Amino acid sequence: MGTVAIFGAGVMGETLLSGLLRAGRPADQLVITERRPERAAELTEKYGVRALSNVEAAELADTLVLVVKPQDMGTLLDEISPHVAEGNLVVSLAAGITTDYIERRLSDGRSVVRVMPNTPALVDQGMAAVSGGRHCVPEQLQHATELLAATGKVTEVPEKMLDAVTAISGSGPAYIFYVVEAMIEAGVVLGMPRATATELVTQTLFGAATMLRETGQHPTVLREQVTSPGGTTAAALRELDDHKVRAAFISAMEAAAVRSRELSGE
Ligand SMILES: NC(=O)C1=CN([C@@H]2O[C@H](COP(=O)(O)OP(=O)(O)OC[C@H]3O[C@@H](n4cnc5c(N)ncnc54)[C@H](O)[C@@H]3O)[C@@H](O)[C@H]2O)C=CC1
Ligand SMILES: O=C(O)[C@@H]1CCC=N1
Repeated sequence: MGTVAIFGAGVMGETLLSGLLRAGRPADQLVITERRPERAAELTEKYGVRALSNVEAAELADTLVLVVKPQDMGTLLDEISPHVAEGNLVVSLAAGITTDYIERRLSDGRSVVRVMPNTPALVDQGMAAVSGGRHCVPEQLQHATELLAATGKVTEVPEKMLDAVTAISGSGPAYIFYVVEAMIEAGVVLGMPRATATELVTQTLFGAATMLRETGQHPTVLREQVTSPGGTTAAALRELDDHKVRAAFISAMEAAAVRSRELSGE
């Protein structure tokens, strides 16, 4: 895999960096670049990796992982483009930025992989989807898959599906945390100490997620198992249906996918 350079060491950049180190990749095969000097200093101190300029990193690395905001991609690509050698692999984690957008800003024939990761990668429970660009060969897609597998599961999808992936698993942790916040708030409304409510909700989420993964049962079956006729759960679910919560979730994710498509154009 050679040297991996992470361009932009914010939330996702650090998540990937720490995951690669936990997976056993030596620190001397990893470099970061970062526009904020204090952030670069923090991470070099914390992880023992080097921070370089974008140009230095592009010249050194075999795999270039771009983890800046979509709005910053154009500037970054213009800066590194003359320094990306043929045979190197460019991996982008930016929401909405297509492989075509990246290829058009690099010299002809450069290999690009687009990835949509998510933040549970921080605890090695990430879900990432990958898609290869025009010049990406299967070995390079495999290489990107192995890189991401350091922090969780990885699946390959056709690129046209990546906006939907962004809406579902990329942004997904935020929706779950939103539901968790609401449930904790409900516990407080019902008179519970906040710490008790937080413990109950967190373990309930973990338990439900584990049931989904380990039983392989459909969520409807699992929900019905909780819902006694004339009982408490049925009363709660009727409220959620009356407030069109299911439809709101679907509209929310449609909005996220639309926004993902828009980001390439900005
Ligand atoms: N946070 C998340 O849950 C997810 C984020 N992503 C994608 O990851 C990318 C990064 O997101 P975050 O880490 O959340 O953002 P962030 O703002 O925390 O990190 C971006 C970092 O890039 C640095 N930067 C900007 N321009 C630079 C340049 N030209 N050279 C060097 N460093 C530069 C910034 O100083 C910042 O530290 C985005 O494109 C986002 O779409 C993808 C999936 C999930
Ligand atoms: O909100 C965003 O744009 C990024 C992409 C997926 C999660 N966070």
